[in-house]
Amino acid sequence: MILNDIADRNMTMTDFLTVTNLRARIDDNGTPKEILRGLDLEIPPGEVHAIMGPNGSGKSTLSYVLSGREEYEVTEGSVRFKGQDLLALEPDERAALGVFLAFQAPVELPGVNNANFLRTAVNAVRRARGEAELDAVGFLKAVRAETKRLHMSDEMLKRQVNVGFSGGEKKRNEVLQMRMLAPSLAILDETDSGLDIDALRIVADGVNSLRGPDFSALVITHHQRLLDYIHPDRVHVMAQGRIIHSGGPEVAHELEAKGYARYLQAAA
Ligand SMILES: Nc1ncnc2c1ncn2[C@@H]1O[C@H](COP(=O)(O)OP(=O)(O)OP(=O)(O)O)[C@@H](O)[C@H]1O
Repeated sequence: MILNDIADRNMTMTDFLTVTNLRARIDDNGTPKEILRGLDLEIPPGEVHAIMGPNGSGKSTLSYVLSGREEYEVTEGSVRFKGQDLLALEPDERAALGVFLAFQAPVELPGVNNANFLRTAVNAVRRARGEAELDAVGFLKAVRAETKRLHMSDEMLKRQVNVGFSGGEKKRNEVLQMRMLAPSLAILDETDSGLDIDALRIVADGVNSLRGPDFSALVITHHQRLLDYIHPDRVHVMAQGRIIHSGGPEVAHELEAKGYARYLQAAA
């Protein structure tokens, strides 16, 4: 079954990504700990939204729940993505449908070659979408175009996935994966942390050049500076497991200047 076909048939402009009253918890040493507490969020196709929020407010948890990490138990609410119940799908089905998560702390995979890993992932997604797989030559051509764009050495492709990569190199490798997988929804969890100023611009360019009607992104960040390069359509403030305020790019500027106090007080 080709997930994209089903999705395209069912999708309307209003149900690209709709998160409604989402509640999720994790087992904290035998005690359930609720992290997402009634979160609502809507991202239309083609839009880039940012989420900012104090440490521990549940931003990474949201990204894990959307991408299907199994430790989290959803206790209430729904997530509709391209007309489907996203929460009913396995992580690989979500990826095939176009969901991509760039991790805050990218995982090291000792013994796994970076290029092989990437080609396997790309071809798995292409198979699920009913597209032809890339052979070795086609893959190398495509990946080299991307490493060039991201100012990455091709040597990185020969190494083990993220093993010994610097913080910034890991983040660039995540963006390389994103560009190769061509998702329709990219969730970037603090992809800017650890990047030097030049790398920040390169990574932002890597995201901006994907912008179009078939690409949306949810950018989790603590800093306005990334949003100077990736101009978000909407900025959401998250606290205690909920979106407590949403607005335009000016929200990020206000937060940078004045902090969270105003929004936290208003939501209390
Ligand atoms: N496995 C776990 N066991 C216990 N508590 C957890 C677990 N995972 C997450 N939490 C808690 O859930 C809360 C939300 O964490 P999360 O990482 O989603 O926040 P965040 O908004 O992304 O924070 P930051 O901005 O610091 O990255 C935190 O208090 C965290 O300690």
